[in-house]
Amino acid sequence: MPSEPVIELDSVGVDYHTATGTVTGVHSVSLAVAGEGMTVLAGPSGSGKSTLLRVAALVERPTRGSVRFAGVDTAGLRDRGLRALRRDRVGLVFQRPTDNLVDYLSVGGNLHAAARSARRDCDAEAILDRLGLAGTADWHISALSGGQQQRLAFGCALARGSTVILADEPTSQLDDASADLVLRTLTDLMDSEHAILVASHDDRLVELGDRVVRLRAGRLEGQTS
Ligand SMILES: Nc1ncnc2c1ncn2[C@@H]1O[C@H](COP(=O)(O)OP(=O)(O)OP(=O)(O)O)[C@@H](O)[C@H]1O
Repeated sequence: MPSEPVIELDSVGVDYHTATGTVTGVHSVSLAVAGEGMTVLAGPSGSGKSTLLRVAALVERPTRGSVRFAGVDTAGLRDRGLRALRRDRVGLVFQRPTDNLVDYLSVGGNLHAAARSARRDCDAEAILDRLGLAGTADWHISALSGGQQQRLAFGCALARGSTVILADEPTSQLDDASADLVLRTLTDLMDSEHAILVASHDDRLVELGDRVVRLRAGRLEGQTS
């Protein structure tokens, strides 16, 4: 039986006000992110993937339309409520590995800091083991490859106890071998009880998705599942 959606975007539109006028990044997009498995937002550059990901991650409010997250209509939440929902449920991974990590903390220190930010404890060794990074807890993060750093970024989402993991182009800054590490981590997470939403134009990642939402010029072009 298909799982209940964890995020539902209904007729979402996003405008950006720039010095030269208003730019509409997303026109009117409706989509649902299933409560398990991986949904991929695919499309060429400028199609609105990152914008929709930020809206789905509760980082940005839409200009128009509604966002339901875990059954909650987020329009009714003040910024504080939105932050709490994000803290308790959302793990966000950006495209540049170093943007996801604290550079003066060790590998294990990053996991513990992530857990603390969600007011939790974590079993750092168990997470590192799961990520294929056993024995690196005391290492400085610069000792990890880009792919390993990106794996650790997903580990931070696990340390936070995030049930919804969103990633914006997580392989785009990596060479093929490092991207492979990230794809393997995503495959592992897809087999567990997480909802994953990834924005990407990496064909290998798109092929991995349980559902693919294709965007073009800020509009929904099609969906496969
Ligand atoms: N902060 C902003 N100010 C103005 N325009 C923006 C802003 N962010 C996004 N846009 C515009 O919104 C549209 C969608 O951008 P978005 O970054 O969401 O696309 P994308 O599919 O993620 O592209 P890419 O793959 O290049 O990251 C583009 O036309 C972009 O120029």
